[in-house]
Amino acid sequence: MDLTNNVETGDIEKHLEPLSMPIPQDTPCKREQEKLSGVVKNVHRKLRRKYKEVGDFEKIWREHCEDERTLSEYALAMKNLADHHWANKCEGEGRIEWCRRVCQEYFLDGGMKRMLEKDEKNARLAAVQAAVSLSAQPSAPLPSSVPHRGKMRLLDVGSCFNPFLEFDEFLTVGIDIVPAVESVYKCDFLNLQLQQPLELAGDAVEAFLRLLRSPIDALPAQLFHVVVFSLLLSYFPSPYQRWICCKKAHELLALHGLLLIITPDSSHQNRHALMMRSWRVAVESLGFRRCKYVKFAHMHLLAFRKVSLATSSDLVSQNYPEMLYIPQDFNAATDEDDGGGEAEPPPPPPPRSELEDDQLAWGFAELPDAPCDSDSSGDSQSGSVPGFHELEDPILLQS
Ligand SMILES: C[S@@+](CC[C@H](N)C(=O)[O-])C[C@H]1O[C@@H](n2cnc3c(N)ncnc32)[C@H](O)[C@@H]1O
Repeated sequence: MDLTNNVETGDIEKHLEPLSMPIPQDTPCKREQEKLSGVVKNVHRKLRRKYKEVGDFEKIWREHCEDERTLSEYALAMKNLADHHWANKCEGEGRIEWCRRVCQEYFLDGGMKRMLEKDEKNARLAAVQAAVSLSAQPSAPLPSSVPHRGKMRLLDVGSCFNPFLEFDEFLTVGIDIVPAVESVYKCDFLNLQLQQPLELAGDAVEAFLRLLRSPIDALPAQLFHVVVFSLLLSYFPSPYQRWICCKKAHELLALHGLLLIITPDSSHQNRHALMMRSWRVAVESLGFRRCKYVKFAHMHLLAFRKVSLATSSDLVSQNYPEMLYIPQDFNAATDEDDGGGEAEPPPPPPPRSELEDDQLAWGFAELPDAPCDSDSSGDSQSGSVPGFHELEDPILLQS
C-alpha cells in the first residue's frame, strides 16, 4: 500500500484524495469520492477567494454562515466521505484514534503527572540558578482538571459527524456550524460567548453538559479537559480566525487540559517545518506548551497542554495571529486550480518579526517527536503513542 503522495500540498483538498489504497482510475467509488471532495474543495476555495476579494472576514463569515444550502451540501459530503470512503485502516480515521490514545496516555496513564513533576523539577532548578529556594514551598496539589472518576470532558469543534461519540471514556460535546448528525450541537465557535467558570463538583458539571441543547451560543470557561480541532483551522481563510479559535480553546480548557490540533498537509514532514514552528510559538503564547507532535502522511497532529491561566502579555505586537498561517493563505493558484495533481509552489514567507528571525535559526530542528509516518507501509497508526515528552526548546527556555 502506498500512502505517500508526490504532490506537495498543505490542504484538506489533497487530504480528501484517496488515502488508504490506490483505487483504480475511474471506478464508481473513485468517481463518487472525487465528487464529494469536489463539494468540500469548492466551499474552501470560495471562502478563500471571497476573503481575498473582500478582506473583511467578519462580513464574509456572516454571509457564509447564512448560506445554508452550501453548508448542508458540505456537511453531507464530509459525512459521506467519513462513512463510505475512509476505511478503518486509512489515515483519515487514524486521527481520531490518535486523539483518543493521546488523552488516554495523558489523563489516565500518568502522562500529565509525569509532566507536572518535570515542571516542578525545572522550576526548582531555575530557582537554584536564581538563588531562590523553593524547598519551603509545598508541592502544588493535583489539579482539579484531572478526571479522577468521571469521564474526560471533550469539546470537538467542527465535529460534523461526531466521531468521538462512540468512545465511552469521553463525555463528548460536538459542535458545528452545520451538524451532519443530530447529536452534534449547532454552534459557531468563532462567535461563541464565554461565561464565568462553573463552580460545581464534577458530577454536576457532567449533568450540565448532558443538558446542553442546540443551538449553543455561550459556554462557561474552564469546562473541558480536551478541546479538539480536527481539520478545523484550515477551513478558515484568515489566520486571525484560527487565532480566535485557539484563544477560545484556552479559555474553555481547565488548567492542564489538552488542545489537540490536526491540520492537513500531504507534503514531507520537513517541508513546512517553519510553519509548524510558527504555529507552536503562536499557540504557546496563549498559555499552552506543546507536548506532542506527530506527522502522518497527510497531516500534522499536535497536542498542547494548558500550562497557565494567563496568556502572554504582549499578544498583539508580536503578530501572533499572523503566525497561524497556512500555505493557501499566500497561494492564489490553489483557489483557481482545485489541485488536480498540480504541485503547489512554496508559499512566500510571511512578514517576519524579530522573534521569527530567531525562530528561523531553529526551524530545521522543528521535527515531529515520533518517526514520520509518511512512508509506504500504509500503516500510519502502527506504533502506540510514545510516552509523553516535551522537546526542550532552546529559544523558549532562554526567554
Ligand atoms: C473539514 S471538516 C472536519 C470534520 C471533522 N472534524 C473531521 O476531522 O473529519 C471542518 C468542519 O468544521 C466546521 N466548522 C467550520 N467553521 C466552524 C465554526 N466557526 N464553528 C463550528 N464549526 C465550524 C465545518 O462545518 C466542518 O464540518
